[in-house]
Amino acid sequence: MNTNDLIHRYRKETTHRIIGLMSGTSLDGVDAVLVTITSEADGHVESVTLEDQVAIPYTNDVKAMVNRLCVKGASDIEDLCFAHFGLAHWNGEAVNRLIEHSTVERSSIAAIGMHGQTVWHAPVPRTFPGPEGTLDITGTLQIGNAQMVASLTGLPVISDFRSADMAEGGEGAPLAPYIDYLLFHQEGKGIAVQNIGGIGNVTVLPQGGDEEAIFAFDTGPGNMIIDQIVALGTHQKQQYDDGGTIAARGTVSIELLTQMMRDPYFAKKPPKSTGREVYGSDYSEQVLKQAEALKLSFEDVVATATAFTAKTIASSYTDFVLPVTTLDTVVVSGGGARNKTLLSMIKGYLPEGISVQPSDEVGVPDQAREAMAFALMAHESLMGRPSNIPKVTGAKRRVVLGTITMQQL
Ligand SMILES: Nc1ncnc2c1ncn2[C@@H]1O[C@H](COP(=O)(O)OP(=O)(O)OP(=O)(O)O)[C@@H](O)[C@H]1O
Ligand SMILES: CC(=O)N[C@H]1[C@@H]2OC[C@@H](O2)[C@@H](O)[C@@H]1O[C@H](C)C(=O)O
Repeated sequence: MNTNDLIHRYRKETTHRIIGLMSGTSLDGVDAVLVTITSEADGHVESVTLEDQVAIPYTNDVKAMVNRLCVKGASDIEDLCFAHFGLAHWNGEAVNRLIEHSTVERSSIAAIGMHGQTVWHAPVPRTFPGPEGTLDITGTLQIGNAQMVASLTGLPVISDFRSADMAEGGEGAPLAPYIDYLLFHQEGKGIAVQNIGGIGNVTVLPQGGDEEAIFAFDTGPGNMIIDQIVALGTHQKQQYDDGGTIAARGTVSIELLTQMMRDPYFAKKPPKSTGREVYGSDYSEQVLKQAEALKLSFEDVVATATAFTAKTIASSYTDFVLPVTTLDTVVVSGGGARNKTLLSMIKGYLPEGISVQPSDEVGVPDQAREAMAFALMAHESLMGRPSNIPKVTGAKRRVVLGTITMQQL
């Protein structure tokens, strides 16, 4: 089968099975979901149903290598090349385990939508020598070789979702908001879908608004700083603050929190996106130095980093969301939904009357949303339909995202 045959066959059906793969900025591993999508004949999506999911956590050595790739000056070009192919095996294995777990026929799956692992995201332009003078360019890099995944799974792979949006002047992120209206819209309610992964990002479904009214942006760091401080403080024995119990034992340092909130990212108006390039290990080491000067305990630093994430989320709403719509509920997705201290701090910083609810409680497992979004985007790629939201990414126009890579038969 070639690409044309795949597209032709796909567009004749109105029920489709797709696997979505996400490996996010927290570097915790690969999330894989199996979904069934029902659509009208023109591809317009009626429903996306989660059938099954598996996750493969990265081992500490893979996590450490990918983390190094994300650090300017520490990354190694040989590691980058090997990780591009090595991570394809992690994605391929996630697909194969998911198929085994779900017991569905491999041949009933139309394609895989794979995000890949972001190692660098540069939405702020820098100069680059061009053929006819200096250029201002932006860039983003997701690794995990698609041909290798196609070969390991025997399935077509749609990948590289961010490039087409960037080619149209967009930030290439966030993209997952594309699924949020479908999953989380509630008639007459103002909803904020807050993802807390490595980075935090919000999708706003304004009260009384339709699909066109949604907007979204990265709120800042999610678990990234908390994770790095916990890993350093426990000599790598713990990779995150399970349930938020360490933070719950500490006291928030108002002095450190105030210094951290001075970051210009938070005052910047959306569209905006950020990543590990800004809030990676250099940033956390800086925070630890400030904490040492203030003689804070390990628990106090974790509590302050947790309060920082909570405050950046709440202040984003005060500055950019509440002037546009009232909010009834904040639905929290991503691994941060399991951090009870973080959730209660978010609630504490928000105006009264807004409820905070993990996405599991509204039927979407917290680790599934982003992988489901890339399955949906793979569907749109095969249907030839745009799936970026220009208002969210800043792109000049709506475009079809993703590159199709065929398996060998
Ligand atoms: N039980 C738990 N208690 C507290 N935090 C948790 C728990 N489980 C997961 N997490 C946090 O969630 C993170 C993983 O979240 P998730 O998989 O949503 O991130 P991601 O998809 O990698 O990131 P992003 O959405 O930024 O791309 C972990 O790094 C950890 O900080
Ligand atoms: C470049 C990149 O990988 N960005 C991630 C990151 O993690 C969360 C946030 O920052 C979001 O902008 C994005 O991921 C999700 C899947 C998105 O595009 O919506």
